[in-house]
Amino acid sequence: MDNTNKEKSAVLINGDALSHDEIKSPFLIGVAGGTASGKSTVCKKIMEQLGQAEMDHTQRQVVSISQDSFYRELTPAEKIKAQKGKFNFDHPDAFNEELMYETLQLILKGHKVKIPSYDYRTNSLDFDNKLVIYPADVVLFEGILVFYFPKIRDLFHMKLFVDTDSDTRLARRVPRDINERGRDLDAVLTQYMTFVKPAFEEFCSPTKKFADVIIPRGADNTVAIDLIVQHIRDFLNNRSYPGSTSNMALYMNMELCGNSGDGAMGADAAGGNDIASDNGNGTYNAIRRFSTLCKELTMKGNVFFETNKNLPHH
Ligand SMILES: Nc1ncnc2c1ncn2[C@@H]1O[C@H](COP(=O)(O)OP(=O)(O)O)[C@@H](O)[C@H]1O
Ligand SMILES: O=c1ccn([C@@H]2O[C@H](COP(=O)(O)O)[C@@H](O)[C@H]2O)c(=O)[nH]1
Repeated sequence: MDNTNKEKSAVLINGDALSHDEIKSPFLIGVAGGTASGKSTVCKKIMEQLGQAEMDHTQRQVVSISQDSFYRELTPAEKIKAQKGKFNFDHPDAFNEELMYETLQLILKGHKVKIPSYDYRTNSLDFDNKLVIYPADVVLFEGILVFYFPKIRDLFHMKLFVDTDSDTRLARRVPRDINERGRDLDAVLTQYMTFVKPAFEEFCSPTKKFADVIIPRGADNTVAIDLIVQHIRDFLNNRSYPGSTSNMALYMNMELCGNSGDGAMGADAAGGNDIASDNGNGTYNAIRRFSTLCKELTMKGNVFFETNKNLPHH
């Protein structure tokens, strides 16, 4: 690499270098919800519908990360408890908040990061199977408590809450934990009653109020998923235009405001015209159509919108 290129490059934590032109600051979407509500299935469907799932990891525009990679390492005494189903994995203290925050910040700065996968059978992080997260345009970060920590919550440009009723969640968790996570029925039910259910009520459920979009029925709600997919697709197309705002936050806020019933129909407001002049009438019209669609879907109970308090209002 010659000196000119060196000046234009950023060194990543693993020593790789990227030119500034390649550095992407992604749009960060948080996906919260109770255990087995369908968070990972929703993310998987989004990835599939966007044609990202079958793509090589280095080429993906959209990536999905699980909060499980940020469980903190247990002490030997805690490990013994965990093996007996007596460790509370649903309490905020079970997570490494600092590492989660620092990693998301690196991702937001366009860095490539390596995170461990999580092994539910041994209740521990698997450093031998690290996941490489390459810079992307959109990053989905899913987990039970992704909206719990204020510092982390504030990093999201958009917050989704997967809202599936607790009977359905329990009915899904039991077979999943037995078949995929190596547990027996007694242990699953004891852990659920002792820790999972009370912690959901105390720590997870109250974070629903921070969501911008609530998805009732999780992955069954194909209408809501199509809507989010279309939105990400529009963002990705919009971002690839030369001279575009590259700002999904502004784009989203305008549309969500359009649904808040405050009369601030985004496409007609000042912000809408800014975007229209940046991107041409195609995008402008798409936003208008999308706003109308969102209103109709909200009325049908497929999605619930909250005004995004995190974003600047016009
Ligand atoms: N809509 C659905 N219908 C049937 N099973 C589902 C549905 N959504 C998820 N599941 C199943 O329920 C379990 C939990 O789903 P998952 O997406 O892993 O939830 P979470 O990530 O919220 O814990 C998995 O076994 C998954 O295959
Ligand atoms: O070692 C562990 C770590 C976590 N859990 C449980 O997992 C869920 C969170 O994952 P979801 O995919 O959102 O269900 C949480 O409720 C923990 O209780 C575990 O059982 N063992």
